[in-house]
Amino acid sequence: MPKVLVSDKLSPTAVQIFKDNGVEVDYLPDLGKDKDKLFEVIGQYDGLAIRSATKVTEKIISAATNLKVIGRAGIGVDNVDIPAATKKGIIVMNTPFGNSITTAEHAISMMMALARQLPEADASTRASKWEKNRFMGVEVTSKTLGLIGAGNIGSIVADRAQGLRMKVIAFDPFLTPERAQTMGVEKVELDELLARADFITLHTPLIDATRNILNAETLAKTKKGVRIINCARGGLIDEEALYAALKSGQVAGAALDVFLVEPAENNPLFELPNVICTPHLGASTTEAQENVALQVAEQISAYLMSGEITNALNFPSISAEEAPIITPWVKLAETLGSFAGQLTETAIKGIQIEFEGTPAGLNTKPMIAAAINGVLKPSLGDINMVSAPQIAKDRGILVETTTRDQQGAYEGYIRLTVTTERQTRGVAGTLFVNGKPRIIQVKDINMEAEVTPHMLYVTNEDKPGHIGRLGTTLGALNINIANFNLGRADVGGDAIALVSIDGTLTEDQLGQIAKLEGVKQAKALTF
Ligand SMILES: NC(=O)c1ccc[n+]([C@@H]2O[C@H](COP(=O)([O-])OP(=O)(O)OC[C@H]3O[C@@H](n4cnc5c(N)ncnc54)[C@H](O)[C@@H]3O)[C@@H](O)[C@H]2O)c1
Ligand SMILES: O=C(O)CC[C@@H](O)C(=O)O
Repeated sequence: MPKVLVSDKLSPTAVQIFKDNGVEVDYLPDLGKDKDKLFEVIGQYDGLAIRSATKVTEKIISAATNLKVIGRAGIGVDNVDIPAATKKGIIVMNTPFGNSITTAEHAISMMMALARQLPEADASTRASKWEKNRFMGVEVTSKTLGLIGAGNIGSIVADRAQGLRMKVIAFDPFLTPERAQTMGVEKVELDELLARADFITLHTPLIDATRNILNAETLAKTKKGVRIINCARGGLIDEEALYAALKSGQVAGAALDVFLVEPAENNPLFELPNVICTPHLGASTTEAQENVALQVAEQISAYLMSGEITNALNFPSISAEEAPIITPWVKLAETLGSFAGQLTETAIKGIQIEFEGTPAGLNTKPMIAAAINGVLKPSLGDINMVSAPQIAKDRGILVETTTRDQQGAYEGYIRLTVTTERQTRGVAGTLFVNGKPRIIQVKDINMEAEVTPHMLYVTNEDKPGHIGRLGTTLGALNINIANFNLGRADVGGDAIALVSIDGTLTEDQLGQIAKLEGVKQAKALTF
């Protein structure tokens, strides 16, 4: 039974869902904050469910010897070292929609609180000051709201702001004009947004292109008296520059849910009266936490129990409906890769994968990942479908793929060609009706070979007596032949024997076969 650790505070629904799905679960909501303890125990788990407190660093991942999946109950995954997880073959998933409405509502609440200075007014009233003249607010109606980032949350904020009769403009390089039109927002460049917006709200991920997107230079381009809301990520605003702009009055107010360093303590921005702060509460509603907990538990369980992949950030999704159709083709791709990989003895320069007919019409990404994994595993060992594409890229292996409609006798097949420093070797395969892989071509030589756990691959000159000698030698070695498949290029040319055997061959036994008259290469293959 797979075992999952929940190391942050998650709704109890998640725990129940894991149990209902047959997954053992340890709910230790404070463990994520104790990185030494997490390092100590992580090796026991197949899955890890987190929010933002658990930092899944490279060090934690190095100790995660059984971990297959990390599920983030939320959107931002900046607390997970995704490249390190990918290299280790660990799927990283998030729940991209579960808290969007809640976070958008928080951004709108922050905007309204800024417009009317609600926290300060509240504190003053409680202090019996009744400062009616001090708290002169601004209306939002007819004001311009500038969205930086118009994805899931940004688009909900736009919708709610339009309900408040605001004019919404958006800077998002990936926002298409059609989508902007559907959202009813005006797509603008950043400088124009800065110059026109009365309120600016940030809704981008924290990536190199967005880090400090509001800095001294960009803040200087804003409309004097602009109000800024950040419910996305701390690093999007240069906090020192914001401090100066708030002091000078260039920025009239800022409402911040997120900070460069979290938990935020003694942040200089806390001194300023025109700043409103919340402790990363954007996603904190009962509804959102129920949604993300439920989703993450379902997603992790589905992956561990059936291989279904949803919302993975480092692997293509495979839906529950797709999984049974695509899985045999993924297995075939891996088998072909493994076949070629086991025969490869020098550095691999390129892998070419052709999909014809049925597999060409499916989602080829998992098949590509499986094929690369198959090719590289014999030489690299510690690799899997998740890490293989990245490892191939890191090693400068060129992966090329083509898809085409059915042309030949097979309804569908995959051909994989591996180019090394010394040679190019192709192998093609299809599926039996029962979904089992079958090799149909090796090095342009046609054959029909079932793939079995132990196989002997022999290339030889097509001359009389070879099959007899090979059979006799295997018999003398006490190796039982389950199946004998032959193919040749031309009469008297290159020939291949693919022999299914019951059991393994030792190096010495393989050496005896390699020495037989006419044999060019003999290899033991395992699948
Ligand atoms: N405060 C919270 O508790 C909380 C809760 C949920 C999400 N978030 C954060 O909110 C942010 C937005 O989440 P989302 O679900 O809307 O993400 P999303 O991926 O749906 O949208 C992000 C948008 O940013 C745009 N973008 C990318 N690069 C950009 C750039 N250089 N300039 C401008 N726009 C750019 C993308 O095109 C996309 O439309 C994320 O950082 C997420 O982590 C915070
Ligand atoms: O889990 C949280 O409370 C915050 C989540 C939020 O930052 C997110 O990116 O989804």
